[in-house]
Order: sequence, then structure tokens, then C-alpha cells
Amino acid sequence: MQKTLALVAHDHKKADLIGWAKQHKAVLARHKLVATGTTGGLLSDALGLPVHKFKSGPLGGDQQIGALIAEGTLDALFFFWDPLNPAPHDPDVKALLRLCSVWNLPVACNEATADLMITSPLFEDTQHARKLPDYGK
Ligand SMILES: O=C(CO)COP(=O)(O)O
Repeated sequence: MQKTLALVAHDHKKADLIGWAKQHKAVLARHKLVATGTTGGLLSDALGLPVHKFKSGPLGGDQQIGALIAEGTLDALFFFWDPLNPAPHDPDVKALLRLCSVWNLPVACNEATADLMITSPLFEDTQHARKLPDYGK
């Protein structure tokens, strides 16, 4: 079953994400890819795959991806965020990561975790559905 996957990287992490995505292109190619603006442009160039581009992170792209999570239309997030440099939109970054926990969404924040997540037998197991929290609404 095709999933919708979001890929996002801060500037100092973009090269890592592109390298990682090239390594896992065969899996990524089976799914719908979305990304924040600059990351998405780099990814589609590097992979030769269609990537839906939202706004750049500082202009609201993280929030657009957060909206997908709240609406229940995102299946996983690969977010190589930068722990060493301040971002002007840090509240948006925190909000995006918070929603991953609110909605029990698989999120990989570094390459080691991204490797484990995308190679997990559960990743493309059609019998496996993540547990969706019930907030009674
Ligand atoms: O800032 C980002 C995520 O917080 C990423 O945005 P860009 O992909 O547009 O650089």
C-alpha cells in the first residue's frame, strides 16, 4: 500500500538527507513523497522522482506538514533537523515534532533512525497499521 512520506532537512543536514534518500530510492519510489520547499526541490532533482513541495520551512512548510498529520493523511516523517544552529522558525519545528507524538506518527530525526525505520519489516507491511490515539473527538 502506498504511503505518504514527508522528508525535511535543515540547511546543514540537506546533504545528509539527499545521500540517505539516494540510498533508499527504491523504497521511496513506491510511495508518495512530500517535502518542505527547498528540501523538496533538491530531492526531486537528486532522485528524479516526483516530490510535492510545500512552502519553505521558515515560510510555513513545517506547519503545512503538521496539518497533514492532524488530518490523518501522513504516514511517516523523516526530519533531519539541525541541533547545532538556531532556526528562526523553531516554534514551528517544535510544533511539528509535537504533533508526531500527539498522533503516534513514526518520525526519524537522524540518519541512524531513518535507516532503521525504512528497513523495518513493518514499514511496508500491509497488515500493520500504527495505533491511532483516540482523543474522543
Ligand atoms: O526549515 C525547514 C524545516 O524546518 C526546511 O525547509 P526547506 O526545505 O525549505 O529548507
